[in-house]
Amino acid sequence: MNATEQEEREYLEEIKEKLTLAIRRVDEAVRQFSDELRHKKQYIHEHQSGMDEADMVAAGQSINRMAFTGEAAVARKRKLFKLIQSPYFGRLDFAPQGQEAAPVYIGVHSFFDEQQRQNLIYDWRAPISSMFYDYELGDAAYPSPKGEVKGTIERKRQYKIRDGRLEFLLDSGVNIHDDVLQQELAKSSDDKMKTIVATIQRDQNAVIRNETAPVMIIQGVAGSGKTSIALHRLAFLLYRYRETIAAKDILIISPNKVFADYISNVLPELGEEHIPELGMEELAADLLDSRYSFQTFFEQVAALLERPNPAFIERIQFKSSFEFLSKLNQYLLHVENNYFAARELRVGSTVVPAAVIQQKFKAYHRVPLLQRFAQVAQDIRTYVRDATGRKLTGRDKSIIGEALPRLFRFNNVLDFYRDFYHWLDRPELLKLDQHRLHLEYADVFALIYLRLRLEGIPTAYEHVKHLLVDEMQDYTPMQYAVLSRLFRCRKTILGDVSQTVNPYSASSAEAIERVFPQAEVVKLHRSYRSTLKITAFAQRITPNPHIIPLERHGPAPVVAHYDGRSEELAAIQQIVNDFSSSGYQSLGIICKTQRQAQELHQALQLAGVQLLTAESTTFREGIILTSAHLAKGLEFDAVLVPFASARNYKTEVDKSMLYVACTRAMHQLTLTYTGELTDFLSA
Ligand SMILES: Nc1ncnc2c1ncn2[C@@H]1O[C@H](COP(=O)(O)OP(=O)(O)OP(=O)(O)O)[C@@H](O)[C@H]1O
Repeated sequence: MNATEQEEREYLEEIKEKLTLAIRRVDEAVRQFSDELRHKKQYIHEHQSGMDEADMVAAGQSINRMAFTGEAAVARKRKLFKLIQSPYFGRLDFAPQGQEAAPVYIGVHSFFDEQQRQNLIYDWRAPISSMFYDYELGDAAYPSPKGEVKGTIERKRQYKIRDGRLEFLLDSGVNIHDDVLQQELAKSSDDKMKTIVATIQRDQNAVIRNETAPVMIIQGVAGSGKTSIALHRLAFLLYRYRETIAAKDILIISPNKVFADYISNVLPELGEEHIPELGMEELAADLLDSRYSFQTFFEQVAALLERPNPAFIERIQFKSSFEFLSKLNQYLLHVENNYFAARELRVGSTVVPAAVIQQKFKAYHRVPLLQRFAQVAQDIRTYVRDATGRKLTGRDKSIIGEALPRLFRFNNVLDFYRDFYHWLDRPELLKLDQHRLHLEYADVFALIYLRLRLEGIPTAYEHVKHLLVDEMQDYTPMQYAVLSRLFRCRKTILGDVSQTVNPYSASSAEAIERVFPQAEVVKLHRSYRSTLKITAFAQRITPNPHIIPLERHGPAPVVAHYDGRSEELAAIQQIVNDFSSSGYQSLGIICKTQRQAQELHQALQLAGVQLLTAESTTFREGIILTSAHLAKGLEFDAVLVPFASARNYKTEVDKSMLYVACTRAMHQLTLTYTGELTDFLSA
């Protein structure tokens, strides 16, 4: 052990002692709070009869305050416990201009030592910590409330401390992250997504700490850390704006429950609370008041994979275009100008001329059409009252209230939607099950958009202060138009157009930017997940000249041919059997469709294999059998793609699935097939 290591070990022990003391102090405080709380409650109980209302309110408030302080102490203790396991991962020796260098230790949380009255560990999100990610040795600067602090970084050191023990430390003059990053990436994947605070890269750090973009769009290649960065960005925003944004004020729109479960560890690991999450379909059901049933996105993609039909594809393609959105906007203008035909109205002996009604209707042009009647009715009542000089009877009021909506061509959003296709002269583009009111997925958000425009915006989502949308490529301009009206807050939107599961409805970063012209677009080209050979292999399916794979080595992907289905199934069974001794923790068997995954599950005796379906809600480590659509966003140590034949993978949608499946692999990739190999891999 050299002198540096000796010194660092001693320092670590010192810090751990201080943390232990701090934990004891918090324990003592918690005990005190609960004693006080008990006494207070007892006091109130005993003196209740002598207390007036004001006393009771004051006592209640003081109990709440105490409980709140007690909760904060418990949260603080949780953070200290975490710190004692791994107090810090980095150190900078920073000399502000004209001053001596002092060490700055950086960890997942900050630690302020009450006795020394000094910050001994800085939170990774603190302004001073940003230099750890942004600079090498030499000149550096960080923002502070008093302006930029300039100076010199004289040393940069990285640590791995686990269970309170120093596993290694590393000094670096050039790029401190590379070795540690390699070690992190070479590890097996745990069941859930993990934090990356110790190895955040400079370009990633810029996205995480961006405070100016009203809408941030992150387009990044497979495995570039988009989801990880987005979650760290939320943690950063919660820290930076802790006075005004709490976890409950953020909303994550996630593609499915399994994905939501997969990412659910990251924020709690960073010491933040769980953030509310909602699927697009749940949002849709809510916005339609559950009045309609509709095809889900999973069902739409399954239908495209299993029975592609040109008319169905045409409907999806049209409804995913910008043209669709602009036609619907034009139609709304047409409705505004042509669908209200005022006629004179007789209320008792008073005649309200058509021109008066028309003029009132126009006067409220800022109010959504179907909400306007109540306001116009109020004006007409006033008009009649002024004309007659008497109060209106209940009957007069209802004559007015009922007559006005009848002057409008339709009063039901679905009638407008149907009429829109007639106006377009393309009635065949709407396929609606009239009896069950069952919508195709491509119609769901168009109907919602129409509803928002005609009936106004519901207030249920007004409290959201930051919206995160993952897998952005899977949502259409119409969906973004709805999101932009519903959520006026700042947004982080991320995805990869190469990983679409439905190429007929995919949106690129540029397309989304058209809906959010104020957006800042960031492109990430470095890929961290897979070995060089796996990344190169996936490039054969969907080439991307901009991708920069990380230098990490591993076995070449295996493409194995079998003479018949039973041989292929036997080989798959063998791979599953061998997995337990492979040293890896997770294996993803990824089929093209859910049906194929189900059939494979039945065909094999796959003890210990978890079949993930659209209804699944949790993600567990081990062997998982699923479809490419559901595997999107997840990753596995080893991936097996069965049935990679030309017969199975032939359309554009199939190709997207194959790309998604192969890019889920971190260390090992195997494909099996019978007959001819798919053309997508023959290059
Ligand atoms: N700076 C980093 N340090 C360590 N690991 C990283 C870093 N950036 C990304 N990774 C790792 O790379 C892998 C991919 O990250 P993530 O799933 O966030 O990427 P993604 O761009 O959302 O992927 P995809 O779009 O393919 O689903 C994860 O294992 C993540 O921990």
